[in-house]
Amino acid sequence: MDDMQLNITVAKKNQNKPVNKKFVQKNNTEYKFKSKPDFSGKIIARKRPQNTGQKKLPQQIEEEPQNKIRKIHTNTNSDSKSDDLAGRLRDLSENKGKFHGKDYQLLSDDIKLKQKLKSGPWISSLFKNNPEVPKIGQKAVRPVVEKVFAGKTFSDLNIHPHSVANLKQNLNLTELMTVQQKAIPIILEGRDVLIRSQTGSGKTLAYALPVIEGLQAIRPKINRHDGIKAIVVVPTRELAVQTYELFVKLVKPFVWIVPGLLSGGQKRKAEKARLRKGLSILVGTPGRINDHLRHTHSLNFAKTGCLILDEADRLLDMGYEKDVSAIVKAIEDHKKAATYDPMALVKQTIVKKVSDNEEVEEQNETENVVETSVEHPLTKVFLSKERQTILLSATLTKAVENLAGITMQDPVFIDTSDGKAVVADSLKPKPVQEEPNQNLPEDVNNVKETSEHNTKDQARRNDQSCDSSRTGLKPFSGTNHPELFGENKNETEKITNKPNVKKTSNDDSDSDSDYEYFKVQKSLEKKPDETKTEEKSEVTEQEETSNVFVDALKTAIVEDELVLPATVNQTFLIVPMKLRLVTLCSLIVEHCVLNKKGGKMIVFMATLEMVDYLSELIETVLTGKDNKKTDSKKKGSQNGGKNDEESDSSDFEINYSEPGLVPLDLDVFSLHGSMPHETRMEVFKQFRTAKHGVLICTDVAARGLDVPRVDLVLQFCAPASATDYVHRVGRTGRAAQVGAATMFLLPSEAEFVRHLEQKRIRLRQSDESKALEALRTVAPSEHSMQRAAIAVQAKLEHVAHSSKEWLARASRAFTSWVRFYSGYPREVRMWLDARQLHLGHAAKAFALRDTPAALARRAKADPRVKVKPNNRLTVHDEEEKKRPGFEKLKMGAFGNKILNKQTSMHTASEYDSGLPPVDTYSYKKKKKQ
Ligand SMILES: Nc1ncnc2c1ncn2[C@@H]1O[C@H](COP(=O)(O)OP(=O)(O)OP(=O)(O)O)[C@@H](O)[C@H]1O
Repeated sequence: MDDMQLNITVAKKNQNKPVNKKFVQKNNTEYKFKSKPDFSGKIIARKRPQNTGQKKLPQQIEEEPQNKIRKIHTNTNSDSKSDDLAGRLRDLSENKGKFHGKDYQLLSDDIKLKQKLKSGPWISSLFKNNPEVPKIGQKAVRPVVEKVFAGKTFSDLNIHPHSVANLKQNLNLTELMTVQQKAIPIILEGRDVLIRSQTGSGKTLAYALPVIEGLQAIRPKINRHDGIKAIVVVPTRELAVQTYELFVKLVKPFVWIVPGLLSGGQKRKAEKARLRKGLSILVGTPGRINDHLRHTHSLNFAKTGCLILDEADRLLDMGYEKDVSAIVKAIEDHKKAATYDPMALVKQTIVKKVSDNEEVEEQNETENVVETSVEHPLTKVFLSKERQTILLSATLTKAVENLAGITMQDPVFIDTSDGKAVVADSLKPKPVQEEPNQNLPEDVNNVKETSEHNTKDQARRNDQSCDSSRTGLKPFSGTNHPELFGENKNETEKITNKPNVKKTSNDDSDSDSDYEYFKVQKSLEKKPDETKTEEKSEVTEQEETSNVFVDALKTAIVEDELVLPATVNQTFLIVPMKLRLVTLCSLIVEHCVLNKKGGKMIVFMATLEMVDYLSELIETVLTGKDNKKTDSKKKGSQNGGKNDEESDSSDFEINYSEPGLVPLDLDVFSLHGSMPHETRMEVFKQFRTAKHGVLICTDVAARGLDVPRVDLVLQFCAPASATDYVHRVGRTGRAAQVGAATMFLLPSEAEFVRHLEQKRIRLRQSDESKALEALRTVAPSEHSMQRAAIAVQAKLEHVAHSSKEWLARASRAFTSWVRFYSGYPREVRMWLDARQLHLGHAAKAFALRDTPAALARRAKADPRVKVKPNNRLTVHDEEEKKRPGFEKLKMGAFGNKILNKQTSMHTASEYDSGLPPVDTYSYKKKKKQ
């Protein structure tokens, strides 16, 4: 109905203007209603009960709808017309098929209520018709605990004294963390290692330190021309930057070791130049490394002795197994190729001699270093044709087991959780079997978690008989991905007994727009038949693989016990849908503004559209920021100023008088995978250094990010899995610091807590009755918490309806959330069930006043919602064509292709190389010239 009413308003306003194409005015009183209105506005307001004991709302709120109604009345100016409207509304409401089943009744009620809007005072319906908040209690769950610090110091390790001093001076670190104490000695032995340790437990240093230790001990000293010795693959650009920065700090005493960064979003040319100059340690995202593998000839892994996959489960989870496998394959291929190139050896010697001469002075200076440097087996690995693989994550999934299967050789599994803390060695047979391996020296069977391991591993590595046939875990040989490398699949299957490596269709690659949505969709795609096959292969695998490593790993996965830092106070808050947005505002104010110490919090949302829209909406409302500039800037960039219909918001005039809110001093940051690279890095840096503020983000910030002083993590949308819950919460309480984590749940989602409890995660229910209290600071003139909430909601809605651009963004956010919600994986769908959603209430949580039907209509009309997102930018032209924004590739004046950078970055994900596709034709042409 509002659509129609508003269209009438528009028509009257535009009487002297050219008539809207879709709108036909027959005569002064008769109007034809178009099937797809340009916009729709709806007054979410309920009639105040006739007999109210309550005080009247402040004039401004009461007047809002009246203003609108008055306006509509003046414009329609005819009773017969409103009768006509009523009749048309009836027609509309009879079209039940458009509405979702039981929601129909609610919708028709809504229409009826709107008809009554024509008279009487109205109030916001924020506190009406909300479901009751259940008290679900708490089960007695004993969480798994991990001891964070080991009680030993870095000087207890067998590492270079300069490293120990550097850690103290530059990083202020002296005491070892448990994972570091267990992992560093084993990594220094050159063994393949899989590490599971809770979030914030210092895993990065646990692998970075021994890698540097191994490299610094190489004599003659390595230089940047000696090739890439170690590769660190991480899932996000931010994590890549963070890891690279740590390496830069760690190599300070060893200036001849050069770390380098390859993450998405930067210029390919600059990175190529950096690669040409030479690097010792390469840190990067899988997409970007792969891109350079294809297009940069100077990138060579022939000398790579160590491959590290941080957040290994996520690397695989996102369907980047192909990228990771391609990197592994490249290392093997380059190594093989180097063996057959005698010239390479000569060249290398020459370069070395030259650089050795150059470094004579430096060597003299560091004579002491030479004397005191300790040689480790890892150093030998760096000098040999071997490769060490290290996988790390705070959570283990089946995918990690598979990844271990394809990339590791005789691995050691390190789990630091109390009670089942293990250092399980694949070379150590099961005690029950009592069959020590005859092929190995005796001591190999008694590997302990001390640094007493010796070069036996080297011997073991050279001993061909001691690999996969015994452990059941196959080293990667490219045979695991015949489709990638064009090998015969059947033959491959005969050769390898590698189990169910998750096959993800990379051709269709992951979504960008809301990759989380596609992540959950992916798990839905798994057919029952596939599951059966998986189970079968699991059984076969179990029969074939029986060693300590495999058993320990399997136990860790099967038990699925998730570990969270004990210092994090975990709670959940059951909030009815309509109150979610104001409650979020309230918590932000409470934590970041009212907290005298200055709080820093992270809010996780489901989709990037939500992040984009809600972060700006909240900032605008709470800080009183003038968003006009941003609006027009965005309009300009997103529409290219072409879509006049959308950009002309002058006919969208609903004059609500604004409730008086006090602007607050609040810093709002937003982060998601499709932001332009520079903005993204800037936001990340700013939030890291900020003393207080809120970061609203997608799961792109859930992995590995180490932001100091984050004392609250808020999950505005329930995570898609318990694993995601762990990583999100893990952004606080790092390195044994105190932190808090809370999660919003709808009354219908309350039992989701039980799912988490099954994984030994303990949460306490928060009292929702005080959750809105902080809003009284924002609306001090209101005499109750509820009134303040109504005032804030009114303002939020006012801003959301202040222009067509805002409204379009709101609708996109809403639609993306609905899509996300209906795609929750099967494991959690019984608690996070889309059928339980009240979409009308949900719209309110996005400050929208439309009916779900009107929202659906708007989404249908929005081309940006229609396009299936695709986050791959590189490699195949076919993939490129599927990408939204491809049509933005325009032909330039000289027939050259012009890529719309804005669009390109909008679809870039943190998993991408972030580069435009290489135009092979013009590239070849250039080369010829
Ligand atoms: N020995 C130590 N003593 C004190 N603090 C440390 C030590 N080692 C690392 N840290 C600090 O602990 C924090 C977390 O480290 P890191 O980021 O490596 O954790 P993580 O285990 O990789 O976490 P996640 O699983 O979330 O990626 C960092 O701020 C780091 O500086």
